Parts: sequence; structure tokens; C-alpha cells
Amino acid sequence: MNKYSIEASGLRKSFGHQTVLNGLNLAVPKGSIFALLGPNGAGKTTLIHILSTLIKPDGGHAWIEGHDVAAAKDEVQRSISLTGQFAAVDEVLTGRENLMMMCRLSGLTRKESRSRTEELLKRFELEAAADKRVKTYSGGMRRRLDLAVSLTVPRPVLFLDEPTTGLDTVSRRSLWDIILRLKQQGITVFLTTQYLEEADQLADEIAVLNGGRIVAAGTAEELKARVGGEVIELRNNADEVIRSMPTDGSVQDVRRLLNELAQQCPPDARIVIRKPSMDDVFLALTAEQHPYQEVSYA
Ligand SMILES: Nc1ncnc2c1ncn2[C@@H]1O[C@H](COP(=O)(O)OP(=O)(O)OP(=O)(O)O)[C@@H](O)[C@H]1O
Repeated sequence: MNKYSIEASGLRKSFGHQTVLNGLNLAVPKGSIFALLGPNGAGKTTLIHILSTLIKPDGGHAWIEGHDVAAAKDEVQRSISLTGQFAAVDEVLTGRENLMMMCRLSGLTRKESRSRTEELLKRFELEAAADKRVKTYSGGMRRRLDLAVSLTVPRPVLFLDEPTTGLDTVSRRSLWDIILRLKQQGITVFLTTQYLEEADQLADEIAVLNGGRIVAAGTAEELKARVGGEVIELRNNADEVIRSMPTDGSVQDVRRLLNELAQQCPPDARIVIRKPSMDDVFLALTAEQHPYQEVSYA
């Protein structure tokens, strides 16, 4: 049996003269959470639109649960749920009414719809607000309802395009818990994000999209290791970073960097040595002066 839920090979897409995807390859194991990171305009939404059959690629192939996105559109659509960047729920209806409507539209009977609606309201922590109109919901509640609506019929693959953009920390964490629970139920989750912490917290594998290709992929730890051993920071007494430099952690290298930093050191400055963060990884991998090889998936 194919161990991947989502595969892409040599995907290309241009809009006019702008090449957005330039021979992209990827493979997402079944039941995992995969985070696609990329700067603004890198092509993350375009990739989700191709994988979910909303737009056609100019070249290359992609498969969802083994179904070709070009040749077996219906099978692909029956295998996926998609939550986009903007809430797709009816503002005038209540949360419960939105869910009932989607259940009925998905072909469930009235009785099945009622029980599925109650289950989703509970799972997405919306019971208290179930009978309030959606226009009164907070951003976090809307996202949770949007996700619930897209899951009225359970599908093996879930696409989430920037699921927590614009949410406060509490709402973001509550959505992370929900996403992790979906993985526990065996759903493969493909999410795009601009938040490195989100990828770090949730994903089994993180891929960085830049220049139309995946320029690095791996676990958060693997990606951090790739950027180098450690980072030396010079901080002022307000704990702000004055300067930051990568080091291999050897005594010689640390001594050399300390000598260099000492020249520009305010009297109250402190030195901190830390492991690279996902921010360091992202900056290094998306900087044009770092021509990383494209990742190859076996
Ligand atoms: N239908 C379209 N017609 C023309 N250009 C488009 C179209 N869709 C996307 N683009 C362009 O393709 C590039 C990639 O867009 P895309 O939305 O895929 O990026 P993204 O990584 O999702 O960005 P963001 O994080 O800002 O949402 C952008 O420069 C965008 O302007």
C-alpha cells in the first residue's frame, strides 16, 4: 500500500511571466502533519489549490491517496477537506445552523445531521456559542467553525491554508490542540503557515518553499541542525539582541567570536549561546545567497 497521502512530482505553475512553482516535489506520509513554510507570495496557496483540484498545474503530477489530481478529480475531492484563509461560513446563520446545513448538503439524513452537528460542536468547543449568529463570533471561533464545517464528512486528508493567521495566542493554541487531535484520528494534515513556532509545535515534517521549490525539508530539529551548531548573541541590559553570530561551538570558534564581539561590547552587555531557532532556519534557507539544493524524495 502507498505510504504517502500526498505526492507531487515536478509541479510547475506560472501566472503570466511569473513562475510560482518551478518543478516542485513532495511526499507526505499518511497520518502525519506536514507544514509548508514560505515567505509571502512563495506559492503556498497556489500549491494547495493545485493539490485540491481548484486549479491545474502547467506541468508535473500530483496524487492524493493515490488518485491523480488531473485524471481522477472526483476521487481526489472525495478524499479531501479544505479550509482556506477566509472563513466560508454563513454569517447570518448560527454555528449550529451552519453545521446542520453542511451536513444535509453532504447527503446525511436529518437525524444523522443532528448527531454529527452535536459531535462537531463539542469537538470544536463551540457548544456555548452554538445558537449565536456567526457574525457575533470572535476570529478564533470562526476558524473553529470553519474547520468543523469542512469536516462534516470525515475525509482522510485535510488542507489548512494558514489556519491561525490573525488569531491571538489563546485561540491559536486551542486550534493547535484540535489539529493534533485530528492527527490522532489518522487524518493527514497539510498546513501552510508563516509562523515558525506553529510548524515547530505541530509538524512531523516541515518543508520550506522558496523560489518555486522545496529548498529544505525535515523535522524541526533536523532543519535547525542544518543551519549549524549554535548561535552566539550579544545582548544589552534590556535583553535586546545587539548582534548574533553562528558558531560551531568549538572553544577556538567561541574565543574568536568573543574577541570580535568584545570590541563593540557596551559595558553592561551579556553573552548568550543558544541553539538555532526556527527563525534562524527560515532566514538562512530563504536568503537568496544560500543556494540550497532542492530536496529529493525517494
Ligand atoms: N490567479 C492568479 N493570477 C495571477 N497571479 C497570481 C494568481 N494567484 C496567485 N498569484 C501570484 O502568485 C504568487 C504566489 O501566490 P500564493 O497566494 O500562492 O502565495 P502564498 O505563498 O500563499 O502567499 P501568502 O502567504 O501571502 O498567502 C503571488 O505573487 C501571487 O500574486
